[in-house]
Amino acid sequence: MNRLSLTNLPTKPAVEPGGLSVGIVHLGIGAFHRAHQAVFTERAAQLTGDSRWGISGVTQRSAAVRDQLAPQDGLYSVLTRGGGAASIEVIGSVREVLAASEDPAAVVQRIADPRVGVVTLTVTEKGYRARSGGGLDLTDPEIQADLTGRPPRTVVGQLAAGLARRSGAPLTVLSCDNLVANGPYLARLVREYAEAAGLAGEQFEAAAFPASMVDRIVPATTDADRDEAARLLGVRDEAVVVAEPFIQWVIEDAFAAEQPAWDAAGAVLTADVAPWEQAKLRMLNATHSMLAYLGALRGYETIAEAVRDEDLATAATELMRVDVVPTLTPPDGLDLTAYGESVLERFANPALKHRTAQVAMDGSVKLPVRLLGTVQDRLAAGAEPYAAALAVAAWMVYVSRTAGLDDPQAARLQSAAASAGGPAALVDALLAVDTVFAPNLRENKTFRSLLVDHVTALTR
Ligand SMILES: NC(=O)c1ccc[n+]([C@@H]2O[C@H](COP(=O)([O-])OP(=O)(O)OC[C@H]3O[C@@H](n4cnc5c(N)ncnc54)[C@H](O)[C@@H]3O)[C@@H](O)[C@H]2O)c1
Ligand SMILES: O=P(O)(O)OC[C@@H](O)[C@@H](O)[C@H](O)[C@H](O)CO
Repeated sequence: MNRLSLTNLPTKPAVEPGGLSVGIVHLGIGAFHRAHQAVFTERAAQLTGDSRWGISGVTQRSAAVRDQLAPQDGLYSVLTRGGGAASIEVIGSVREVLAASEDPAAVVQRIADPRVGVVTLTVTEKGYRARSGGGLDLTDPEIQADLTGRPPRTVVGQLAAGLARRSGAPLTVLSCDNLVANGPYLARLVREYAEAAGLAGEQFEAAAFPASMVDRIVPATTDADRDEAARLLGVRDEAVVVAEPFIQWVIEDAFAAEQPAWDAAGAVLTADVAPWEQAKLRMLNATHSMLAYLGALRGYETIAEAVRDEDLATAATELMRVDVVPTLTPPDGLDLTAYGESVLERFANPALKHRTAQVAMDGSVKLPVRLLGTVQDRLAAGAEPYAAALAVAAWMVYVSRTAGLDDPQAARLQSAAASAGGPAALVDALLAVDTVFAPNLRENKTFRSLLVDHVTALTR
C-alpha cells in the first residue's frame, strides 16, 4: 500500500501544505500536539487564509516521529473515535520535523528565526527538569551539560539559547503541558537557566509565557490504529494519532506579538486560565490517575475498563465530589457536577483504549500536580481527604508492585518500596521521598493514617 504523502493524498487537508511558511516551533511533537494544537492551527489557517503559521515540530529524544513524518511530507491523520463510526482527517500544518537529538543547533536556529512568533510545548512534566516545588534543577546532569555551552539538548536550554539569538518581534512561549500555572512555571525555568548561562537581552524581557489549559484524550497510537487508518484512508499513515471528539484549549490572552487565530478555531482566550486549569487538573487528571492506579491493581488494561468497575467509578466520583469540588472556584459557566459526570463519560469511551499503564507513568511528577494540591487544601480546611488519599495509596502500592516502573525517579521509589515490609513501612518509605511530598505532607499524621488504612486495604 502507498504511503501518505503530497503525491498520495486520499483527502486534501484543510490547508495547502506547500503554501504555509513556518511561524510556530513545537517542542515535543508527540501524539497530543498532533491531535490538539496542530488541529487548532489548521482550522485557524483554514478560516483566515493566513499562511504564516506552519509548524516546525521538534522531537526531543527519539527521532521516531521525524522518521514517520518525513517520508509523508509532514502529513498525518487524526482518527477521531466517539460513540459512532470513527472519522479521519488529514492535517497539513506540520511543515518540517527536526530531531533535537541529532541536530540540536537546528532547533536553536529555528527558535531564533524572526518569522517564528510562537513556540508551543508538550514535553511531559519531566521534560521541564524542575525541582519539586518549581525552579530549575541545577543538579540535573543534562542541564549541567547544556550549561557547559554545548548545543542545548534540554528544552529550557533550547528556549534560552534561541531567545538569546533572536532579533525582531518578541516571542510567545506557550506551554501546553498538564502543569499548575504552566506559563509562569516555564518562564521561571528559562529565567533561571539564562542567569546560570550568563544569557541576557531584550528578547528575554519581551518574551511572553502565557498559561494554557489543554484538554483532549489522546492515547498512544498502536499498530491496530495504523491498520484502521490505512483501511479508512487507502494509504498507509505511520504517524496517525487517535483522539476522542472532545477538544478544548483555554489560553491566557497575554501574547508577546501576533499569534494564529486560534480563537477563531474555538480556543478560548481569557485573562485568567487558573480556574479552568485547576478544575481540569484536579478533576479530570486526578481521577484519570486514580483510575489508572486502582485499575492497574485490579488488572484492567484500559481506563475504559477501569471506569466501568462500579467500585472504581464510585471512588472517582467521591474524589471529585467530596475532596476536589470544595477546593475549586469554578470558571464562569462551568457546572462542576456536570463537568465531573462528563469526565467519567469520556473515560468510558471504549474505542479509545487508553492504557492504564500509560496514564500511570511518571507518577512522581504527576501526583503533586493532580492530587497533592487537593490533599493540602483539604487538610488545611480541617477535612480528611479520604478519596484523594486513596489515589495516593494506590500509587504507592502500584510503585511497590510494578516491575520496570516507568518514572523519572523509578530507582529511588523502588528502592524505598523494596526496603519496606508491610503497609505502614511502605507509606513511610514513600512519604519520605522529598521530591514528591512537601514537608508539611510528610509530617501530617492525618494524611499518613489515611494512607496506611488504604494501603492496608489494597494489599489485603
Ligand atoms: N495525550 C494526552 O491525552 C494529553 C492531553 C493533554 C495534555 N497532554 C500533555 O502533553 C504531554 C505529551 O503527551 P503526548 O501524548 O504527546 O505524549 P508522547 O509520548 O506522544 O510525546 C511526548 C513528547 O514529549 C517529549 N519528551 C518526553 N520526555 C522528555 C524529556 N525528558 N525531555 C524533553 N522532551 C521529552 C518526547 O520527545 C515527545 O515528543 C503530556 O505529558 C501532557 O502534559 C497530553
Ligand atoms: O499525558 P500524561 O501522561 O501527562 O497524562 C495522562 C492523561 O491523564 C492525560 O494525558 C489526559 O488524557 C489529558 O490530560 C486529557 O486532556
